[in-house]
Amino acid sequence: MSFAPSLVVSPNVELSPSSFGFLDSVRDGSQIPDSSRFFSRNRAANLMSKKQKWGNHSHSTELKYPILCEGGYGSVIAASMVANPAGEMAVSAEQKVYNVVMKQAALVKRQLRTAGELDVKPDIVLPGTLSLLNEAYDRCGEVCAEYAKTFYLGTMLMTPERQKAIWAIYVWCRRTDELVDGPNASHITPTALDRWEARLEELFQGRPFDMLDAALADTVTKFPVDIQPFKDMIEGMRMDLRKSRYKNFDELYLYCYYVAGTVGLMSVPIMGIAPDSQASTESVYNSALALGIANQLTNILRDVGEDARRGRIYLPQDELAQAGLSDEDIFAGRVTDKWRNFMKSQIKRARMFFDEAEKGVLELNKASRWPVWASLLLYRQILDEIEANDYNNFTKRAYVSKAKKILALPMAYARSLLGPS
Ligand SMILES: CC(C)=CCC/C(C)=C/CC/C(C)=C/CC/C(C)=C/COP(=O)(O)OP(=O)(O)O
Repeated sequence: MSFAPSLVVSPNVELSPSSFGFLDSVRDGSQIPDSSRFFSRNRAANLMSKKQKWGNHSHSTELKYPILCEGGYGSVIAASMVANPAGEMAVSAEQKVYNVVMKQAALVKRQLRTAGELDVKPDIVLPGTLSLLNEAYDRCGEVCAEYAKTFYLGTMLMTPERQKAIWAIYVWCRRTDELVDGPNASHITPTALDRWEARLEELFQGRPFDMLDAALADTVTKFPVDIQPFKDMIEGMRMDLRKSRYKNFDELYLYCYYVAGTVGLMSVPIMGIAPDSQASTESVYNSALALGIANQLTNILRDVGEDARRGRIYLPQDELAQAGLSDEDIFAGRVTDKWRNFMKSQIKRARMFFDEAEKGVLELNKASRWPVWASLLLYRQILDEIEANDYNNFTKRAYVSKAKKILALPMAYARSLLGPS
């Protein structure tokens, strides 16, 4: 397993959890923050007013994500540099992810904004390959239609090139997920994931292993898609094999990035940014990442009971403890007031990620906005359903009724008419 290497800044420095403004001193190297400490609400508010968007502080050591801090819920700025037990400065999950976001944004910046439309490269036609390729894309479309009906419908609104590319990406993600979640999951070893990664690298170099890989191999030659989010998704699968508990939100955030935030990053180069968008590419990527995180957090909150039955608890252990809850409470599946309060704060955080995502949808190309709005509105409603079930996510599965799903489609369409301001 290979996390991005720790950025060792300065070992053997005194930890001072009580020092106010520690991030400022970290910047000039004089002090190391305690890994568990986050800003107070006021300090967070001050910093927020200075740095409203991720895109604006590439050299900053503080980033924002909705976090539950000691004094309750509220602070949205998290220290992005944390100390490991050896007193070394390591970058937090958020900083690692942020670095990927910046890299992806830089990669597509020019291509996406040239004439507004993507300059799609023509097919390199060898006799017979074009029809094979079309067959491969058709197969991807069928898989997408079978497993993600609403999303598939949404892709029908995109240009054929974009539609096919999204299907190819979807299929690769689904196959990756199947490795650890599918019928053969119990036989999956880290070595199998290494092989899957080697195959990914081959595919990116134009040597696909099978037909479905060939569709993605073609997609990555046509759109500015980078391999990193794909590799990171495999890393998420490794994490899932290795871990069944998450110490804190930082760990959970990294997991959510690996398994879902990556999908957001893979999708932006295909969906495209509106030609009249004034937003920075980084901020659009940030929203796409936020949507992946929001979806995954929602998924986790919906599936608490199901996961517990597999011996897994994705909820941050420190926040459970702070709420006076233990693993045993979850295994017992009792809906108490402690549980309800805990769930309320978790739902609130997931909604903050959805809010962050919404800003970016407006900046996408017109044809991409509808499917994204539809999936956002539908997935966010799962949170409402958890509330409607009185927070019993142990034995009741929160789901959005067919009627509500149908209603969401025109709502999504109406929203998609709004573009960059
Ligand atoms: C917002 C902007 C600027 C762009 C959009 C970028 C996109 C498309 C982001 C979406 C990312 C995404 C779809 C992540 C997957 C998250 C997730 C939890 C999927 C759940 O998949 P399943 O496990 O099949 O779900 P169900 O269990 O609900 O069927």
